Amino acid sequence: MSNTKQRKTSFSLKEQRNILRYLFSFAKSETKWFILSIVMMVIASALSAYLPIIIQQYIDEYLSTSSATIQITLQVAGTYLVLLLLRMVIVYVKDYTFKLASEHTVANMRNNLYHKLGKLSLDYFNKTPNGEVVSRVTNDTETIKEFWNVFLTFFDGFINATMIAVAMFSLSVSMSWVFMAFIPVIFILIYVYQKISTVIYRRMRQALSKVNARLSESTMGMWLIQQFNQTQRMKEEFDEVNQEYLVARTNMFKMNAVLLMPAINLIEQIVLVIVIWIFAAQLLSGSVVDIGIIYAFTSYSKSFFHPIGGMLDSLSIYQDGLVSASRGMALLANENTEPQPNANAVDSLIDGQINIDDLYFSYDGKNDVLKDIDLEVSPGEMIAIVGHTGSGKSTIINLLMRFYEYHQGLISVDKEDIRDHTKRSVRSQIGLVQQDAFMFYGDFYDNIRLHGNYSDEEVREAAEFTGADHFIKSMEDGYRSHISEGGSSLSAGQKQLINIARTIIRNPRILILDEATANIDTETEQYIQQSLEKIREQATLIVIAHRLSTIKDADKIYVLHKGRVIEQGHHDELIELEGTYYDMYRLQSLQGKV
Ligand SMILES: Nc1ncnc2c1ncn2[C@@H]1O[C@H](COP(=O)(O)OP(=O)(O)OP(=O)(O)O)[C@@H](O)[C@H]1O
Repeated sequence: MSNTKQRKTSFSLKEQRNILRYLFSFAKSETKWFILSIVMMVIASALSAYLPIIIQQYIDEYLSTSSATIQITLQVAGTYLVLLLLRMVIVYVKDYTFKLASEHTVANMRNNLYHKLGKLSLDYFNKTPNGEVVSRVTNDTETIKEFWNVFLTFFDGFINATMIAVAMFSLSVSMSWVFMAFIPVIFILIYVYQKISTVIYRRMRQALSKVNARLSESTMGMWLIQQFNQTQRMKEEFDEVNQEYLVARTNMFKMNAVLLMPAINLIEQIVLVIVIWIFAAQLLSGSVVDIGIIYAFTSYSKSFFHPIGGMLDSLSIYQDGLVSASRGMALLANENTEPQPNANAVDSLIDGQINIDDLYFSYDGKNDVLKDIDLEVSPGEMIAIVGHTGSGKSTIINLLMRFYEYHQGLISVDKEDIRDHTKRSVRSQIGLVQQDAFMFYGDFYDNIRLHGNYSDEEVREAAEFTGADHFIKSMEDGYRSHISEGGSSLSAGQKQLINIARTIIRNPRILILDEATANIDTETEQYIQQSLEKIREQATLIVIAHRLSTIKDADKIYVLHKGRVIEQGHHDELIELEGTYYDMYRLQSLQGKV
């Protein structure tokens, strides 16, 4: 369960800078919208700071001097209302442009991540749980979207506080210092909040990833869970991690209930009391105090500190955003990409000659799975690779298909290094049929055509060739029948027939069958064998099969044992040799399989 392992959740300033740079790199195309949003933010904040001044001036110039007339009052009220409405529109434009720009930015990011996934080596997908890969592109980018809102809150809070500070200083310098005196307190609060929230949010994230891991494990292995009566155990284990998550979330609420708005409200009220107390003291000492200024400062006490509460709240999202963004960065920087052709590689028509010389290969860089492999297939020949489970048969195919890179030995196609052929050349002319066939969401046409440029007629011919035509036609909607993703509505054998059809239709120069007929009944298999005879006339065939009856006629059979070729030759030669092949064949004869 690699997704529950401890992950980096705190970052140095330098790392934070790098992560922010990474995030901003996706926002470049949206710069104009972000700038527009910031301009709107500045205007909205200026209006917020100016509105109390209108009331203050009305009170001090007209009300306290008893010179207010209906006309003046209406004028002031009208101006106030218009500016209020203007601010509303500006805030709308600000929020809209910012959200739009951040949605586009995150969509850019999702595209980049998805694009990168297409370039990664199969090794990455073998090592990374499915749920984690999906999370990178969906959950993490959603968190990053929230993260952009943090910027909005921070900018907003900062610009707002600056504007109000300017307005306050223009009204009363001494009173403004009362507000300023509380700024260090706010910084201490932010510091304490960040310290505590980092720990609490880290626990919360860890608990959540355990919940996700349990969930994805149990949904993927549900048939096993039910078969082995593990439902109760899984329920108990899920309850446990779910409880852990609940406790972590409760701790977060407790912390926020104390440290977020209540703390800010307390500061607000203290400042308000001090402001009123200072004004009262000035009045009592006989100084003249403008009532309008008292009004302005009491209303500023709320609008100055309130957005700071919002900033505190977003600190936790900031942490989450950093974690998500750092994972995205790591994925984009992952160098474990699929094998690349040489720089001078060309598209070329392949004849079908394959040579493998002194090939060694290891998946983990330590243990060789293939050792000193030599193999040769001439155009139009059929060779077979046999051997016990785990002997390395599929690994040879993985290298031939360029799913993994090898570093010792040589694989050549038509006597040229396979890396001198483009990937498109190799993959379009070497067809591979494996035992596990994946079906895509769509109908039979879609699944056989796989976006290739083939007519319906050609699709049907390919299906007839493999015998899939019989069962497809018997379905209610024939070739237009809907296939669910993964092909759960089809039997394993039916999926294999479709898989063979989708390979055959591409008319490959080299056809590789890796246990391709393992799930197919004997009658259909014989039918396919006959069809393959036809292919032998046009293509080179490499067959991996446990059932030796299917490969008896091969031009050459390679017997693999623990990654080495230990025997090779015709069926009759290998029988005569009385070695491993002979033993395997004898055993299958006794079982009636050959
Ligand atoms: N993706 C992988 N990562 C690491 N090791 C792997 C991977 N795939 C296969 N192996 C290991 O490589 C060895 C050869 O596996 P391979 O699949 O080539 O055997 P095989 O002869 O095709 O077996 P089978 O007949 O069961 O299909 C095995 O020990 C296997 O555990």
